[in-house]
Amino acid sequence: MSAQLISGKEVAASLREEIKQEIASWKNGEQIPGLAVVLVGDNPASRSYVKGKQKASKEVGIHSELKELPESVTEEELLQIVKDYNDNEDIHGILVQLPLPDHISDKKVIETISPVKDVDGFHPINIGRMMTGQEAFLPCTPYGIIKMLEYVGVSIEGKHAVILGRSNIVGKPMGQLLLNKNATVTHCHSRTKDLESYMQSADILIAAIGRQEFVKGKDVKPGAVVIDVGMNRKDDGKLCGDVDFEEVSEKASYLTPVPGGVGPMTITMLLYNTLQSAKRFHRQEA
Ligand SMILES: Nc1nc(=O)c2c([nH]1)NC[C@@H]1CN(c3ccc(C(=O)N[C@@H](CCC(=O)O)C(=O)O)cc3)C=[N+]21
Repeated sequence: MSAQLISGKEVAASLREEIKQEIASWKNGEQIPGLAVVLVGDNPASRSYVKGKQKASKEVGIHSELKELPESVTEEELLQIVKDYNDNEDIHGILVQLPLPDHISDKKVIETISPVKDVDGFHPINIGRMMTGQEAFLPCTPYGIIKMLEYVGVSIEGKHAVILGRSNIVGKPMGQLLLNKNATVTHCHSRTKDLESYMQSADILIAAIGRQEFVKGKDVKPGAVVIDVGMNRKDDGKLCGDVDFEEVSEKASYLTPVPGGVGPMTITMLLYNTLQSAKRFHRQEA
């Protein structure tokens, strides 16, 4: 068997076109959705992701503003910048690129972002709202994965979804979103015993552990849907996922590539959330 690829690029292009059309149809030019991206320090990977976000914003007609701060910026200064964006009526979404330097608390920064501008969906208020099934900004990577599954018509209800990894930004919210869609969810992590048997029982397998080519062909049930969230940089600079693509493509029914899979969807859902935020803002103003 040879798996069908789920092209994140293609799904992203289709969603971005819808976002672009919707923004273009707005009559009042002042209502352009605004996104503020804050980048601390000069980590090359972070810089390159941020560039991708800027470019994608521009393409759909979102005004995006980049605030670059030196590694030495104090926590207090950063929190003040976030607060200023909270009060800025032209800005509907605020993203502070993670990771932050050790002297700055991620938690404090995330909790300072107004929940109504938290387009990453990282604020505890949005996480709580997501968990209780209320309207919320959903975290971009898991949300993008749900959109990919829907795009290719993979049904989620009643399926056994197995998630490898329990980060706050991918693994944990991924489980919640799949549960909201009536999957039966198993969370696996570094202390899980007999990991292989869980992987082999997955109808939908989400790999988000940050270990290069960790999921092998033998781990995958024939016909399973496999989503690769990995972003590992090989020695030769090439990007590679958490899934052994060659092996797993012989077993899975659907498989996402790296690059060109989950990554472009993450950026797209950021644009989507920013658009939703701008719409909500203007609805309240009207
Ligand atoms: N507050 C915050 N929000 C984030 O959403 C966030 C963050 N911090 N910190 C870093 C991670 C990482 N991230 C990526 C998004 C898209 C690609 C992406 O588009 N990747 C391309 C390849 C890019 C390449 O070749 O380097 C792809 O998979 O095809 C990658 C990584 C968002 N993050």
